[in-house]
Amino acid sequence: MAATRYASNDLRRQVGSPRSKARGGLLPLPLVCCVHSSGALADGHGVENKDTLCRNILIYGHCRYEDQGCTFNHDQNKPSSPQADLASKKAFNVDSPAFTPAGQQTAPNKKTTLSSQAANAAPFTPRGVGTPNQQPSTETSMFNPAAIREFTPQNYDIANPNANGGTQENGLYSDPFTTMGSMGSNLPSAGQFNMYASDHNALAGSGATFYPQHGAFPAGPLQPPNYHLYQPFDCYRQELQPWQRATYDFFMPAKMREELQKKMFATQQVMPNSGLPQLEHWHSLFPLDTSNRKNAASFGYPSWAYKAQNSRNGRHYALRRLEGYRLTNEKSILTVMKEWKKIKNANVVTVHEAFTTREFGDSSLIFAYDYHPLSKTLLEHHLQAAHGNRFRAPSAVPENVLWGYICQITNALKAIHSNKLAARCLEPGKIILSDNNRIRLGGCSILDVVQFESNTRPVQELQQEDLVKFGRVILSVATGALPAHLNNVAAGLDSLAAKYSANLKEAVTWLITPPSAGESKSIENFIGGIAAQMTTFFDLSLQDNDEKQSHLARELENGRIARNTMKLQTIVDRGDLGGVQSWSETGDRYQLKLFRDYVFHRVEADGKPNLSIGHMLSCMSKLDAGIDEMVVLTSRDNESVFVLTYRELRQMFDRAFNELVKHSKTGAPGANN
Ligand SMILES: Nc1ncnc2c1ncn2[C@@H]1O[C@H](COP(=O)(O)OP(=O)(O)OP(=O)(O)O)[C@@H](O)[C@H]1O
Repeated sequence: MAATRYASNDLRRQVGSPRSKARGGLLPLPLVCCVHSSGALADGHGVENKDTLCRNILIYGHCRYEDQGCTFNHDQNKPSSPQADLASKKAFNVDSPAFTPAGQQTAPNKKTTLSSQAANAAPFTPRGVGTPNQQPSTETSMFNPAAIREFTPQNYDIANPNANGGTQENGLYSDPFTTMGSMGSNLPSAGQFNMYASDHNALAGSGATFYPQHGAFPAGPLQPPNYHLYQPFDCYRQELQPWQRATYDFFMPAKMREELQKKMFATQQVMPNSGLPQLEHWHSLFPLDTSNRKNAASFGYPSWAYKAQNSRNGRHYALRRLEGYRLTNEKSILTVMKEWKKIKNANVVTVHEAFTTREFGDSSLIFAYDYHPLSKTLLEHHLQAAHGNRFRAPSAVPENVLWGYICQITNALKAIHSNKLAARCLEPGKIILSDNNRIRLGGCSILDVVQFESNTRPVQELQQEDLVKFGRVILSVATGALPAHLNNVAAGLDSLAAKYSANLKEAVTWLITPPSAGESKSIENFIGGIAAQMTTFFDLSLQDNDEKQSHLARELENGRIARNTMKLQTIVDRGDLGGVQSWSETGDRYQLKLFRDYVFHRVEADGKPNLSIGHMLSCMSKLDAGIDEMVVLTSRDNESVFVLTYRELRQMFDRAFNELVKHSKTGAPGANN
């Protein structure tokens, strides 16, 4: 076959040479002229070939020179003479006379000198043209546009890169993900994989259980995303000016970060000399009360709130202590907690357990609730400041905020009432407010324990009372009057008309007005009445959720970068390792160090530091994906220059880090969590 190819090429070179020379020898001779061999008339041989079928007809179906002097037969139906037949069977050979149309200057008829190999060459048939039943060419290495199929994105089979045409190791660009073949083949058919797992094979087994297959999504093959791009979701980009985009684009909004940091700080806050005791499995108690005043109004006992850490699970909780409470019936805690633990609602502070203790020097009853850092009660937020400042009139709470509270308390009561319980402790001092007007009912379940034996009222009656208390809470916040001062309810309701819509006044009036005899109201009735406001609130809440989701996606990208940055820092400038002196200054590690310089220590031509965060993120993303892009690394003294691909750097990076892991006691960081 090689001989055939050689002969064919040789033939083309030989035949094409006169024309090529005429054009400076750069362009290949158009084969049509070469093949068309009917120039007998023009070159003066004067041989009539009416019996020989014209080659142009054979090849193209028509001949441009039919009317310009071509003497060959142009009628395919006309039977050709045996000689002509023989000639046509020869297809293309050295004896074919050259044709040049009349009027065109002809080169002197040179006698061709062909090797015997060339003479025996297989007939040339142009690709992509000619008869449809052509045999496929064996010359696969030849450039053949006709054979190149257009790229159509199809099911990309990560498990079989060969099937995806991704095996061109020496190609200009080969997809870094084709190298994940071994990984992909070990993955479950659902194809989920963890980009960050160093050992994908080990992960493969657990992949199926870790990412349970979702019924809604078919177990089809995956198309890996471009991980070398820093690309969180595109939605919810803030409308920032170009000069503001630089860093804010990559991180969560500054306000949100600040709030979260403050909350984390509050959660970790301790008071070493607080004098507070350590309870059985609770430590680091931190007082949450803002005043030392003993107030028994809510529960019948003075109550105190603390933040504490649970030594069993390390989590923080809010403990509420009822001072001087003596438990008479053990069953009360068990029964009440069993019922209240069922309430999982976004607007109710979840209660976890209740117990008694003598650690405070008295007999105390303690309830452990979820801790919501930096929350304030509605009383503190809306009523106390105004109350304390006699020179400033309380500012009206906006109506949409009030509707937000109404919708949230309704949601809480719906959950509580449908579990055949009553909130009971429904007052501005026991509703906590965290960010964004988010409220939760705190202090639920306490009165059920404390009045376990003394309470004889049916739960339906307590639920009716909840609705009235609910109305009073809203009226109190709306009018700015402390609940204790809310004696003239009718006057308070009338004052609402001046500031708020008739709908709001109607809703509060409905809640506060006790049902007429024989009639009962329910939270479901109320939901029907405020359906429009509930829908608006639901929509706002979904929008808020979407926005947070987009911030989360951005942080995911940052997590990817942070992880690799930390790994890189464990390698570079480490010094010795496992008896190898200057481990981090030699071999792969040296190049990684230069890469670190290239990413983070870039300088401008004038020596000024270049702090482009985009450059850093893009380089670290490319390292993460290990793409084939080249990078030039120069030593600080400019003595050495390395030209490497990110793929090679990634391999060095993994090798160096794995070496570190081998020498470490704990294994890969994050492997256990
Ligand atoms: N689950 C909780 N998570 C975080 N903070 C809470 C929680 N429950 C209450 N707090 C906070 O603890 C502080 C004290 O709460 P508490 O209910 O004792 O208020 P209070 O006004 O001191 O009431 P009282 O005068 O009846 O004791 C408030 O600032 C409140 O926001």
